[in-house]
Amino acid sequence: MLRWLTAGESHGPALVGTLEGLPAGVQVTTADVQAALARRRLGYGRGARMSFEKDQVTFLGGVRHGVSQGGPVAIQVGNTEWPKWETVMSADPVDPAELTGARSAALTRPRPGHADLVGMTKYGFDDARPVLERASARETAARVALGTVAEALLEQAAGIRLVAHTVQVGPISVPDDAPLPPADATPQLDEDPIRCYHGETSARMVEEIDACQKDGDTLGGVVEVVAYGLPVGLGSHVHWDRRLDSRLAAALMGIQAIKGVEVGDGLRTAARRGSEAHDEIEYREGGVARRTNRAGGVEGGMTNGEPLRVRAAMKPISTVPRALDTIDTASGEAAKAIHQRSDVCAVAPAAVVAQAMVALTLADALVEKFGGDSVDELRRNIASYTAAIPEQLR
Ligand SMILES: Cc1cc2nc3c(=O)[nH]c(=O)nc-3n(C[C@H](O)[C@H](O)[C@H](O)COP(=O)(O)O)c2cc1C
Ligand SMILES: C=C(O[C@@H]1CC(C(=O)O)=C[C@@H](OP(=O)(O)O)[C@H]1O)C(=O)O
Repeated sequence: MLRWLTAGESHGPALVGTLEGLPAGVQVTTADVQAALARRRLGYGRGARMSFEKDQVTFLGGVRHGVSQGGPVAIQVGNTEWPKWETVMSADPVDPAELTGARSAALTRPRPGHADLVGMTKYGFDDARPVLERASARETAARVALGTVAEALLEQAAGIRLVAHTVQVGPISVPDDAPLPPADATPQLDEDPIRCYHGETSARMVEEIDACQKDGDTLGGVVEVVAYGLPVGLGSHVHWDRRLDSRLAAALMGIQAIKGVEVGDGLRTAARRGSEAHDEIEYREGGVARRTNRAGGVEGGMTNGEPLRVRAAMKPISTVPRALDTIDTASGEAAKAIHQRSDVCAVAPAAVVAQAMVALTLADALVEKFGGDSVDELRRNIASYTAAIPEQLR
């Protein structure tokens, strides 16, 4: 079993992620994590903070000379914004006289759609600062760092490759019959600033973001993660919390601003007849094959050997520049919501976060099914399971 946790605030000194249960022998470096974090940082529509903040990656434990040791992996992602926030976010008590300036002022005009108001009520704060600091998607940097390690395990133990792309921004979407990005797809952001892998559609998404920004508004969209090379049988039909689809849905819904998850054609299959909804099975080229992949690679909560396809729908960013109506919890009057710099659209980075969450979930399911304390042992276990599958089921 793999377990993972993160700690840290948006403007604190750093975020930390820990991953427990990782077999020994996974090759992963600081540069690998940096590269994944660089992908998360960018994407058309991101706010000003992304252009000046750097992600400072340090492995604090679990990896030696570029190889996992079998113990918990801990990764720190430093916030270079920290010096500006050292007093406001200090862990130790500070002299109230030092708390001057805009950053110290209590935030009492909660943003509709953000965690501000419910968090203040639930945790007993008269300021939204402590709520938004932890609710912020800055935290996803730690998840992407851990996801890099999970992806390295998947590829090195089983040859599994993941790719994520943007399939919708606001009303602009990639056609349903567009080809999936291949396992080795790596678009440069200057070629495709929204990472949608469909040039003309990407250009229209960029225009939509520009128009939205001009109107002082924000946008959401839909991302898709595809996993290639999965063995048959990750997850299980025998219990609700062992179903892989249930675990993937929880992992994706746990990302800030994700409001819907679809496995395969998901919600879209509800409108079809059975004959148009399922994937007929046949023998082809000496092996078992499905004619289509509407199920998205999961049947009965288990991988069926087809590429896994999962989608996550992101709501528009709630820090709307043309601020929404709210209340001022200090004065008890009507007010306009807090507005600070913010992303206009964060769908492209959400795809990178979704990829990390899918990688962690699949790595957990792989370790659960095949066990093993090292990558070599895991590989041997996969090979012996595969070899034992009867010819007519392969
Ligand atoms: C990659 C990413 C970037 C985000 N950037 C912002 C942002 O700049 N401003 C904002 O208000 N919300 C942003 N969000 C969404 C908020 O974090 C989220 O709406 C908030 O934590 C409340 O959670 P909920 O939307 O799941 O209810 C972002 C989310 C993601 C995944
Ligand atoms: C910092 C990140 O995203 C942040 C997520 C976020 C939110 O409310 O979720 C609000 C913004 O923070 P700030 O108001 O400080 O600019 C984003 O920049 C990041 O992704 O690294």
